[in-house]
Amino acid sequence: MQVIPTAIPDVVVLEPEVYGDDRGFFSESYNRNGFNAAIGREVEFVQDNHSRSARNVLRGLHYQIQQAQGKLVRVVTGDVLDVAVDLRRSSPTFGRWVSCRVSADNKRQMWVPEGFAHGFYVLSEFADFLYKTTNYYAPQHERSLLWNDPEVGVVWSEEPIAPVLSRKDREGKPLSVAEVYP
Ligand SMILES: Cc1cn([C@H]2C[C@H](O)[C@@H](COP(=O)(O)OP(=O)(O)O[C@H]3O[C@H](C)C(=O)[C@H](O)[C@H]3O)O2)c(=O)[nH]c1=O
Repeated sequence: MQVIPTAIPDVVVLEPEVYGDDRGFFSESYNRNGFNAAIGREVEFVQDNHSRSARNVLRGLHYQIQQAQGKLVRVVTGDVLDVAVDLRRSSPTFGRWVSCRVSADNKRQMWVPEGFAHGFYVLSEFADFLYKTTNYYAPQHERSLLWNDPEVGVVWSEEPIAPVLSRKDREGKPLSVAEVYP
């Protein structure tokens, strides 16, 4: 497995080994020992999620202010831009974001630790987005950071976008007033 650093040290991109042959391919999409070694800590996942979204859908930027979730994300159909925003006030990269194209073709995965807001934008006709979380869903603690907050300045696409958003995401809070982590 290749481990690709990002501009935010705790966020890494993983490229699992892919074994192709005349039948297709095989790849270990998750290996506990390999993953823990790659990120340098022991992590236990408690939930697997799967969402399907059409082109131009943007889901995010979400986080749980209590019971924070680490997320290991991948795409099995389609292509997305995956984004993580550092919401740890004590972090030297507080308010900074990183992104990675995650697709069925590149088989990349992004590790988004606890303390980050997370979201993705769909670049293909549709995308099947699968991810593991280190804590259970807790809607009472769920918060949305505004996807287009100019203070954060996430670049979702080369051209301006008018994404399909849930009401929760249309009403996301800018960083200046959002609840953040210590
Ligand atoms: C996240 C979640 C949702 N749900 C239910 C709640 C709603 O009835 C329905 C859709 O939920 P929501 O609109 O919050 O789904 P997303 O917009 O994909 O939310 C996710 O989007 C971004 C990408 C994230 O990183 C988070 O994991 C998560 O917030 O699924 C559950 O039952 N369990 C869950 O873990």
